Amino acid sequence: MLQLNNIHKTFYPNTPDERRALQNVSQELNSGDFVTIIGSNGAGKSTLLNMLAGSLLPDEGEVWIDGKNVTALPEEKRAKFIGRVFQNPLTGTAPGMTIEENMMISLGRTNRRSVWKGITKKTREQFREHLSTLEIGLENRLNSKVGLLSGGERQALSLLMATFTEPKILLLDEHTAALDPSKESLIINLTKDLVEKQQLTTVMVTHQMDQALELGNRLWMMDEGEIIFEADDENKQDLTVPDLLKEFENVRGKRMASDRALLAK
Ligand SMILES: Nc1ncnc2c1ncn2[C@@H]1O[C@H](COP(=O)(O)OP(=O)(O)OP(=O)(O)O)[C@@H](O)[C@H]1O
Repeated sequence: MLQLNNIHKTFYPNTPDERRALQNVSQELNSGDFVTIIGSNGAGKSTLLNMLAGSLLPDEGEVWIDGKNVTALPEEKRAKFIGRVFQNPLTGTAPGMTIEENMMISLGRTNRRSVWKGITKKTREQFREHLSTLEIGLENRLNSKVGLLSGGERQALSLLMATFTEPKILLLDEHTAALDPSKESLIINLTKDLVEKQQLTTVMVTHQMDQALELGNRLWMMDEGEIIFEADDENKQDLTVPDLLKEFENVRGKRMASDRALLAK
């Protein structure tokens, strides 16, 4: 479903500020794979997600999604088949618009005709059904402005909006990092449910190593633009957080520098 061939990205090349954000990244995900990405500060995790979303283009290498070379395809064209949830609950939804208007925008990404038709009774009913799966009562608040929702409710809505159109790839960009612990577990459980139900191919960046171990069937650890360690379904199940820290030290000969990861657990 996803193939990364020898991806390189350097910011400000040949200047004193040169930053090698991605070096020689080659990976493949099968349909339904769920990879969690951890790593040190500035390891290239966000750059990798941006490259998948099309908001950044690689200097070298290719990105293939579902058998198509999308390397040069701009972000707005990829939005049809890529769902993304950001760290900040304020990103990804329009606060001045209602829940149903926000959902209509998501629907419009994959189905232009739906926008011309406007919100029909049938569409509204479908929105209500999707919202009810969140089990937080948003199906009764279709006409509430999204700006009035709490951070957790808003992130749940973002997750739904990113997935109800059944994208080929779901990108989760530290999507629980700004939430308090009770809301965080709500969003993690929703993530598990939605991904499992739809068998979504998912790429999730997290600073929480326990979360990275708990979720998904694959794991990539990054440092200085490279994937320095990976685990698949079988060996991921036995890994612990101390194992991950040790792996990092074995490969790099130094401790992982990640303030947030180490604080998180
Ligand atoms: N737009 C940009 N312009 C210049 N340099 C950038 C840009 N985006 C990222 N970088 C640099 O590229 C490297 C990788 O950054 P990236 O944000 O991808 O790391 P990260 O793993 O997400 O880090 P963190 O966990 O600290 O958020 C860093 O050295 C960063 O300073």
